[in-house]
Amino acid sequence: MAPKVNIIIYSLYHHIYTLAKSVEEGLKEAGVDAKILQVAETLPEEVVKAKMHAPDRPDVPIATIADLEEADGVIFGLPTRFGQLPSQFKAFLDSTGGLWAKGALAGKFAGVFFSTGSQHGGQETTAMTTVTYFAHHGMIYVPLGFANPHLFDNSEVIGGSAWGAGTVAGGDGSRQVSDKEKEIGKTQGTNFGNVVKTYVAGKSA
Ligand SMILES: Cc1cc2nc3c(=O)[nH]c(=O)nc-3n(C[C@H](O)[C@H](O)[C@H](O)COP(=O)(O)O)c2cc1C
Repeated sequence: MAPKVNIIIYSLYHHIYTLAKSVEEGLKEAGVDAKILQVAETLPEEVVKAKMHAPDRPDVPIATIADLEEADGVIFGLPTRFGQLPSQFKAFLDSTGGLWAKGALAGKFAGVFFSTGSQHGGQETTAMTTVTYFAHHGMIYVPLGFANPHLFDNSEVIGGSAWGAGTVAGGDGSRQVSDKEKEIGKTQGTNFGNVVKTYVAGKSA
């Protein structure tokens, strides 16, 4: 059976969702079984629609903690909130105490990708502050490094860093995920998939 990697996202304006599809493409290219899920919304519907002008939610299932437990690796897609992960994600991760108590996620792989409104809005702090969750669960964080040459390109705005793929949505969300950012996302998926695949094959050898 192919190793399993779940991509768990929150995406109000679909930038993270778009990037998730590139990460998924890379994972599948590496030969792992991958799917996209999203954490539950915690804001009232009228706030999300009337005040935040969000489109319909991505058409993917709601993640449960079973989706963490069943996977060999999990990649989290995070739109920045004040330089950190959104509260919807915190609510999801804060519901994993039972898994922590039995060490259910220890030894599984974890990665992150992210989105900010501005170039300097906290891409790296968003990734960095997520690593405490991985440490407490005993998960193995897999950074992207500078695995894709676009990460050296300073000729245009390109999200992402050694921590993972990223996109810059613009203050009003009008900037779309660029082709280069999608390619970085795909590289992250492929590299992460290869790490998970190698580990799972070694364990069952
Ligand atoms: C409450 C709130 C806080 C935010 N904080 C930041 C921030 O600290 N830095 C930043 O660059 N963008 C910030 N943003 C913009 C979001 O990160 C941006 O809308 C998101 O990355 C777009 O991803 P999505 O389309 O997947 O929802 C914030 C947005 C909201 C609603």
